[in-house]
Formats: sequence, C-alpha cells, structure tokens
Amino acid sequence: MTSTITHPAPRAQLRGIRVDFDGRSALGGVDLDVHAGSMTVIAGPNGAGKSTLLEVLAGTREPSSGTRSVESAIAFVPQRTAISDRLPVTVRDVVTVGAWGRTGRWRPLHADARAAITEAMTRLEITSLATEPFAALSGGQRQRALLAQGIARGAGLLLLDEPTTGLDRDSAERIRAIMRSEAERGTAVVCVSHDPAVIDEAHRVVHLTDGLVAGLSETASDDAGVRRGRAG
Ligand SMILES: Nc1ncnc2c1ncn2[C@@H]1O[C@H](COP(=O)(O)OP(=O)(O)OP(=O)(O)O)[C@@H](O)[C@H]1O
Repeated sequence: MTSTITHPAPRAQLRGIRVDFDGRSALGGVDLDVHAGSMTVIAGPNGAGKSTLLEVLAGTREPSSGTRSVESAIAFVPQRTAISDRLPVTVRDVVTVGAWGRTGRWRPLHADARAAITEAMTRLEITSLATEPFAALSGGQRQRALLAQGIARGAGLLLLDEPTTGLDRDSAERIRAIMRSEAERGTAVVCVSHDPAVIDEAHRVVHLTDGLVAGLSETASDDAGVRRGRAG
C-alpha cells in the first residue's frame, strides 16, 4: 500500500520510496511530506522500517527506487547508543560538530557559529558539562548533548531517532520540550519514536507496518498545543 500525505509547500518530500536489503523489502513504496513548523512522528513495531525511512530522509540511505526532495539543511540526531563510548571527545566537541554545518568542517568558527554552540548548550542545560568527556555522561546527558549538536546546526529539518527511549520522566520531558520549541521556531521536526508521550504531542503520526504506511493521524497545531497544556 502506498499512502500519500498532502499539504502545501513541504520542506521535504518523499515519493514512492522503496528500500530493498538483499532482495527483502524494508520500505515498499512510501510517500511523505514534511512541513515547516510541525512535528512528525514515525511510529510502528520493530522492523517496520522506521529507521530506514529516517535514513532516506536524512540522505544517508539511497532508496532502491523513488524520489527524495529536501529544501533545507538537515540535522540528524542519532540514537545515543549508536555513538561509541571510546570516542575521545568532550561535550563541547560534540556540539561543535553541529556548528560545522554553518562554517564548513575544520574551518574556524564564525561568531554566529560560536553563538549557536553557546545557545544550544544553554537550552539543553549542558554548559557546566562542556569539558566533560562525552563517554562519561549519563544516558540523559548524552541525549541532551546530541540534541544540542543538532540544534547548533541551525537546520530547517531536524531528524531524531528514538530520542527519549530509556530516559527517565524528567529527562524525556526536557527532550520533548526542545523538540516542541524547535517546531514552534519553524523547524520541521521528524522523530522515530515508540514513546506514547512523544506520539501524543505530534502534529502528524505516520504508522509504519512492514515497510508500508498503515495509517496516518494528523492533529492541527493548535490542538496539539491544547493537549500539551492539559498534560501540564
Ligand atoms: N543494513 C541492513 N541490512 C539488511 N537488512 C536491514 C538493514 N537495515 C535494516 N534492515 C532490515 O530492514 C527492516 C527494517 O529495519 P528498520 O531498522 O528500518 O526497522 P525499525 O522499524 O526502525 O525497527 P526498530 O523499531 O527495531 O528499530 C528490518 O527487517 C531490518 O532487519
């Protein structure tokens, strides 16, 4: 089944995306439009193709067929478990990688890139951890550092893979608050998640099953805001 999501002026658009691994279909023809100022959650059971779809959006996975069009810079926030414990980098180094999206890799940081690093670390409340080794952080602190990296990039499309999985309530709420404020600032936020609290706050939920869009639910931005208000 192919599902088409329509809306004017998408920031990213996928059409007929198929991804095959060794002759097995991970995505079987997915259409998706992603809009500025919205939060889209990709949900579904293990193996449904969620991470593969996120990789196609990010441009790190070439589809077997179909088209991809993205109208802005991209920030990709990987699962924190995907980052090696042996990486000899500080928290500030991790966030600085995000700011390279503004200046170019290994280039001296301009004032606006330095300001973006400072602002991202402040928003994620990791300024006091700046010189700590990334490997020494707790899971929640690592997730904040990775999200700060994504935000420091200043991209119009922010992609996150399971950002709240395994976090305690307060840590998960901090991450959700930043995702909300990014969408409110006009960023197109796309997040793979099993977390009911994240799903509840989405403007659009794409339910994947066996590599196909099995369902789509949409909430007007205002309604999502009201729900958030009720949730406190
Ligand atoms: N690099 C790969 N090589 C071969 N098969 C792969 C590869 N990546 C994913 N797959 C397969 O593609 C299918 C979709 O995987 P994907 O990781 O996208 O699912 P998911 O919905 O993100 O799952 P989970 O919730 O477990 O993270 C699975 O059957 C998986 O085994």
